[in-house]
Order: sequence, then structure tokens, then C-alpha cells
Amino acid sequence: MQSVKAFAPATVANVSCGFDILGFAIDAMGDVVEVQLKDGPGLRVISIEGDGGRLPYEVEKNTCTVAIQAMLDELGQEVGMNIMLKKGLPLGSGMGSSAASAVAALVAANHLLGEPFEKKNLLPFAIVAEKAACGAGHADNVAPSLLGGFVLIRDYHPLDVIKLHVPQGLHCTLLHPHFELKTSDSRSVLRDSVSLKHSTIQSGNVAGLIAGLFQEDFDLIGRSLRDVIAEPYRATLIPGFYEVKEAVKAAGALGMGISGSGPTLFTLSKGAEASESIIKAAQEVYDVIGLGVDAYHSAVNIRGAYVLE
Ligand SMILES: Nc1ncnc2c1ncn2[C@@H]1O[C@H](COP(=O)(O)OP(=O)(O)OP(=O)(O)O)[C@@H](O)[C@H]1O
Ligand SMILES: N[C@@H](CCO)C(=O)O
Repeated sequence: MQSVKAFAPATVANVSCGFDILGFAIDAMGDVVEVQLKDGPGLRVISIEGDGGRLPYEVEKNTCTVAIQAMLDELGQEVGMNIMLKKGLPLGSGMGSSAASAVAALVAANHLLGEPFEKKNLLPFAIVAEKAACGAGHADNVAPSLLGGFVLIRDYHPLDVIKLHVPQGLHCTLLHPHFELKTSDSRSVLRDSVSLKHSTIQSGNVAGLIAGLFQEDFDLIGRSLRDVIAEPYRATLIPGFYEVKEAVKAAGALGMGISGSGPTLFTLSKGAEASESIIKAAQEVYDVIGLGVDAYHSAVNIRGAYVLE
């Protein structure tokens, strides 16, 4: 039977100052989804590997099938498909796990149908899936996972997505402490309103980060990794947050923030050289706290999701 496999990378959403509007993709990890045409209409999740038996097989709950169904609804087609998912990302980690599944599924299904959509036009279907997974239709994981690179979501209504410049040598280190934080829980601690003072500080940092990317000004990028809107509330959910931040900055990170809704923390650095000392410094803090941590480091992924031949 005819089938297509696709890969979608992990992502760092928010990038400190860009709550729900900035994200980038990383090379280190991702999900693989195989989509196969089947007789008769309807979607079916056939197998899920690497999730420890925890992900839903129901088509209205799994982000793979929610995304493909949204695409088929737009096409007005009733095509039958079997879906096989290989999770390469830990759940509830803040590395865009639900997004990578949705994006890989869409890229595979679109290819199987003869590419009725341009890649960038798959984004609204991935957002529907993100909303099903965590209650919020944010695009800062799905957009970079689909398109690769550093992405700005300038507006959601209508969707206006802009790819930003990625400086040569920009390197990311991810620190994933061994516990789960659901995006829905991590969003529930946020406040509905922001003061004028904080709005000014946050806008300055978003503008600074984007200018830093285009000017390849690593110090400016580092100075702009500041979040006064989400981080103060979410940091309370992540043991050792401020101690780790101090340690990794002393070890050579340009700055550190929460990856997406956490608990994974990300740092940016100029080149890969600092990653080893950043990881060592963070591990020393987590050892004192008594929390295990997985560490990864990676260049920014430029390609985004793609079909595996
Ligand atoms: N294919 C899927 N892959 C991952 N999670 C899925 C999938 N389908 C549904 N979900 C649901 O999405 C939730 C995981 O989403 P959550 O947003 O908490 O984690 P995450 O995507 O790793 O985090 P973040 O968005 O902060 O990076 C779980 O409740 C899970 O059941
Ligand atoms: N922007 C989203 C990303 C979730 O990964 C949030 O911070 O809730």
C-alpha cells in the first residue's frame, strides 16, 4: 500500500521575550510519522512508539490525526489513512512534542495526496491540532517545526508568519530536568493583563532580539533574552531555575530562558564550544537539588519538516 514518512524537528518556543510569537527549530531531535492510504474513508492511528503507552489513539485527540482531519476538511475529501507515529521527543517537555507530531503527519499526508498545499499553507491545520492538545492555538512551535529556522508570528488574525535571519554559529543547548510540565498547566499560572512598564520592557527585548539576529550581534541577542511576562510565574514551577541561569551564564551562555512552557531550559551561545561547560554547570546545580537532567545541544535547524525518502 502507498505510504509516505516525514520528520519534524523539536522547537524552542517563546525564546524568552516572544511569548506565543517567536520560536526556532533544532536539529537534535524530532518525531517521525508514516501515513499510509487505506481502503475506505476515515483516519486510524495504527501504532505509536516511544511514548511509553501514554499517547491517545483516538483520532479526535492525537495531534497527528487532528491535523490531517483539518486538512482533509479544507480539501472536502474523505480519504482513508493509517497513521504510524515514532516519538523522538519527550512528552510535556517544552520542546514542542505535540507540534512535531502534527507537523510530521501533515507533511507526510500532504505528500501522499500529491502536495495540494504549499508547505507554509499547512500551518493552520497544525494550529488546530495544537489547540486540541493544550487548549491554546499557539503557533510558535508548529511554525518553526514546519518551516525551520527562527520564526516570528507577527499576527494570528490573519496569520502572518515571518522567517528571520539565523546568524552563522548560533548554537542552542537544552537542559531537560526529569519531570513533566503540561503546557495547559504552565499557561494557567499566567496573568491576563500586563502592566505598561512590562509591556515596554518586553517590546524592547523582542525588537532587540530580532535586530540582534539580523545584525549577527551575539551580545545584543544575549541582552534581549529577558522575559518579564511569563518567566516570573513559570520559574516558580521549575526547581533551581535562577541558580541554573546564573551558573550557565557564568559558563558562557549568552542568556537562558524557559523553552516553550518548560520544564526544559534553553541557552543560546556563539558556536558549540561553550555547550560542554554550560551542561556541566547546569548538572552541578541539578545534582545539589537532586534532579536528573538530560542535555542536548544543536545548531538551529534551517530546513524544518521534510519527507523521508
Ligand atoms: N501525537 C502527540 N504527541 C505528543 N502529545 C500529544 C500527541 N497527541 C496528543 N498529545 C497530547 O498533548 C499533550 C502534550 O502537550 P504539551 O503541550 O503538554 O507538551 P509539549 O508539546 O511537549 O510541550 P510544549 O508545547 O511546551 O513544547 C499531552 O497531553 C498529550 O496527550
Ligand atoms: N507559547 C507557548 C509555547 C508552548 O510550548 C507557551 O508558552 O505556552
